[in-house]
Amino acid sequence: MLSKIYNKEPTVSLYQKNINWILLSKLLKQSLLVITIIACYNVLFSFSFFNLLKSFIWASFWKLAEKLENWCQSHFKYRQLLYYFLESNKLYTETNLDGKHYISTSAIMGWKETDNKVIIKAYKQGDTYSKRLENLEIELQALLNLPLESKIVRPAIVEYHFYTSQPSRLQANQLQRTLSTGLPIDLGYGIVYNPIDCPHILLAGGTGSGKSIFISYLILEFLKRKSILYICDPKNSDLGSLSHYLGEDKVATSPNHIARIVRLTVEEMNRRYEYMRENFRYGSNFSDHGFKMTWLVFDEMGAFQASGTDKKSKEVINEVMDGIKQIILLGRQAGVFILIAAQQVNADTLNTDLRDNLGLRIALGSNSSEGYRMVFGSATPPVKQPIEVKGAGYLYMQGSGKESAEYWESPYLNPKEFDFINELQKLIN
Ligand SMILES: Nc1ncnc2c1ncn2[C@@H]1O[C@H](COP(=O)(O)OP(=O)(O)OP(=O)(O)O)[C@@H](O)[C@H]1O
Repeated sequence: MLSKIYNKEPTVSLYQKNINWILLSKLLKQSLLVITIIACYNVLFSFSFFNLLKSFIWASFWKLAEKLENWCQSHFKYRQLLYYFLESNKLYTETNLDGKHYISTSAIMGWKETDNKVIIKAYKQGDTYSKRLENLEIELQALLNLPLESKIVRPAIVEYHFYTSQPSRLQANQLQRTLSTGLPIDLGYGIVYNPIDCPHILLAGGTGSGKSIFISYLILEFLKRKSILYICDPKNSDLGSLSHYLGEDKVATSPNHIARIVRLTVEEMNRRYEYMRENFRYGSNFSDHGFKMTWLVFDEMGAFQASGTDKKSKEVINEVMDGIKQIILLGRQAGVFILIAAQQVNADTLNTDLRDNLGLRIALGSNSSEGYRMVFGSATPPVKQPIEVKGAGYLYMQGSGKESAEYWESPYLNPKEFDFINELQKLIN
């Protein structure tokens, strides 16, 4: 009956009598093994064709029971685990009637398996368990021995998503082969980023966390999509040196030059809006009007803001920040996007309202709880797994249906196989 209510997906509650088919099939297999051993023993001590045949038949039954046990394992595994989970976490109440115990209330849980995931569902019924069912991540991770990928809280269901086989990291050699032209960008690990659905990127991470490598990957992806690319690198590090290839007018390192590039980008955005207003087509966006994406990559935003020491330089910084604000709030429809990278994000770097308008947010490397909160706000993951791989971190994409940021590994650019400048030159020539 419960399975009918809940969309025909399997459910478990302690109202249902649980027959432990896994245990029964295991017992059957073990019994048949014992009988088979006795039958073989018989053959050794009193050899006859009949005894040989008997031992052969018992061995075949034992093999069949083994297959049955495997089938029960895969078919009833989650049912059995959830049954145990409800019992051991006391997600039920008992009443005593005439000296007998009856289950009077029980939480209801269910599961769904996909190719690489298992989704554990907790059904809220407006009873005393509803609140508890929203906070089962620690217990479920231990039960399944899998890290939580995401949790989605809906009005009547809480979904806990676990990867049964981890999605794979994108490799540099794949990148060289993919000469994609569509707007969505494959970020590996099952994440596909579409700037139209989810405009702008915030990338945070301390020294050595993999920011520069990931920015290099994105630059190539932007260029593959024929984007107009501007780079601001106030620290004049690796990105600043790209002016040799992209041109001085596209790459800025000094505050005045940065201000000029941001101004140009905002002007381009306004021009596009004007054109789109004059040639209004309902529901259209920049690409319907033949505009390419424009990407402004702004590295080390914090360092740039800190560089304002006198009145004049502070004015330049304010002008730049004002332009960035306009791009964040208005850029999407016109196809003008920004990637902001910073070692640390705080309220001075970017206020929380603006941050929440950056659709894709990534924190690379290990961060403090406060660091995660500054990047993800209410989407901060409840449980964080250790970051042990270079270029790994947490990622949150607005509109993905996920409630919080999830573990992610940025595309792996093998330094032995991958030459960024070589790839860049191929795309700009
Ligand atoms: N995606 C990746 N693929 C391969 N190696 C990586 C990746 N990310 C990081 N690494 C390794 O980590 C090192 C540091 O990465 P990177 O230079 O991008 O860090 P960063 O955050 O930009 O640091 P900094 O701010 O000091 O420049 C790289 O030299 C590389 O060896």
